[in-house]
Amino acid sequence: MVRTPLVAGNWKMNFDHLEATYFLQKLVWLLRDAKFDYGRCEVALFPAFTALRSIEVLVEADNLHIRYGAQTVSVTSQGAFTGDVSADMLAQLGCSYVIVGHSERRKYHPEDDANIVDQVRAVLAAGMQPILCVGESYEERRQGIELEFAVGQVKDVTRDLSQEDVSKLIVAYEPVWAIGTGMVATPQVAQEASKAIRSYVADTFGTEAAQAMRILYGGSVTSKNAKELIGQQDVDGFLVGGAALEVDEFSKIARLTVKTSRH
Ligand SMILES: O=C(CO)COP(=O)(O)O
Repeated sequence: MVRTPLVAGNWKMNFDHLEATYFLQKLVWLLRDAKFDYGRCEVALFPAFTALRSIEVLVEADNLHIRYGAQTVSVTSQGAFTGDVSADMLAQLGCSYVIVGHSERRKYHPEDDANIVDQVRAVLAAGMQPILCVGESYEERRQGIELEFAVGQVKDVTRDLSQEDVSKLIVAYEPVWAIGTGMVATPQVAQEASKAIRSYVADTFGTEAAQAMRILYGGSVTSKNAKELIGQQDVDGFLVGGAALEVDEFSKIARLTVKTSRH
């Protein structure tokens, strides 16, 4: 099964629409200079809601191969929900993906499993792909229950989904202790967790769904560690935070992902 790797830049609450536009232009120049083959690695950006329209305009005007998406979504489709943005609104802006259940959303907002399942459903119903974030904290790792925990999060969210839905899901394994700390997971740790997630999906939804599913690693990814991580069999790309704010660094990670991937 060929899985096209995905390098996704989660900008979190950084970059206004002007900074986002500038970044995108520079990224495209850098990748063009490097003769980047978008067929061998997808590149996606996740700006704040306020920058999505500017990104869409630029991508359409210049027919760019960069994909983009949002960092969260409302579980409802419309109505009196002040401050929320619906999945249809995001799809209208040309979003391909939506990040769902990021640990920062789980921590700072009341996003529990039930809410996350509804977000996944909303994203799928609007024709986009959810990137479901899972991963243990330092405490669970210390207790030695990290795999159980991360697989358990996948289990809780996919429980009521169909096989077809699950095959459209992208999972990002992002151990909380590795996010923004500089403490990247070793390639072995990333592989072990990704493999455990894929095995669970294979056992529950069948080999085809499991083989189609892209599993990204996130947590202190840089151009220094990307090469070894992508060399792991079950790691299909990255969800990059801090290093996605530096355009040279982010383009380097994308280039390394193409060169060293087995796909
Ligand atoms: O949370 C992350 C991506 O969603 C990872 O952030 P860092 O790359 O800054 O560790």
